[in-house]
Amino acid sequence: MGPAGSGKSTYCSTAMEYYQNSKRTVHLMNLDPAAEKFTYSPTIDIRELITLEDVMAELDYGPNGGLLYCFEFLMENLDWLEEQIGDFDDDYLIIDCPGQIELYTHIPVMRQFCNVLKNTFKFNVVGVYCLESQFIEDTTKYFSGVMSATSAMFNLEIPQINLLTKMDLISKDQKQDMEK
Ligand SMILES: Nc1nc2c(ncn2[C@@H]2O[C@H](COP(=O)(O)OP(=O)(O)OP(=O)(O)O)[C@@H](O)[C@H]2O)c(=O)[nH]1
Repeated sequence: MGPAGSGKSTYCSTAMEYYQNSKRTVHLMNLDPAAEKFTYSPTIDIRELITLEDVMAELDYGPNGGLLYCFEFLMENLDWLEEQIGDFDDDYLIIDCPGQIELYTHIPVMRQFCNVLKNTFKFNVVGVYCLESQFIEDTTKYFSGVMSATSAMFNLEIPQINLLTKMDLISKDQKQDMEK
C-alpha cells in the first residue's frame, strides 16, 4: 500500500520474483479496480469481478465513490474471492493495492478486507507501506508521509513494514545524511 506512484507495483513484482527464486509458492493479486497495465501477470485480478470504469459509466459515480463501491461489491461477493484463493493452502499471496491513501487511513473498507483475510481465509497478514525516498528532501512531505503510514498502521491493525522506495534516486549526500 502507499500513495499513487510510490512504487507499490514495482515492489510487488520484485517481491514476487524474489519468492519465486527462493522456491516458495507465491501468487499475486491486483486489488486495484482502476489498474490499467502491470509489470506482472496477476493470478487474481479484482477487475475480473468489477472495474472502476464500469462502475463510473453505469452508476454515474466519480472516481472516489466508484472505488468505494468496488470494495463494497467485493465484500458482498466473497464467494468469488474464495473461489480464487480456495486451494492456496500455505502459499504466499502478495496483494497490490490502490494508491488512494484514504482507503488505509480513514475509510473502513481496507480494514474490513484485512479482517476477512485474517478471520475467514486464515492468512497471516502483513502490510508494506511504500513511501518515496525523495520525500526525505522535504521535511513537510516526509512528515506527512510518515504520519499517513502511522495512520494506516493504527487503522488496519496489522503488522506493518514501512519501506522507502526509489532509493536509487537519492543523491550520495542525502544517503550520507540518512546514515548519520
Ligand atoms: N528509479 C526508480 N523508479 C522506480 C522505482 N520503483 C518504481 N519506480 C517507478 O515509479 C513509477 C511508479 O511505480 P509503480 O510501481 O507503478 O507505482 P505504484 O505505487 O504501483 O503506482 P499506482 O499503481 O499508480 O499507485 C514507475 O515509473 C516505476 O518504474 C525504483 O526503485 N527506482
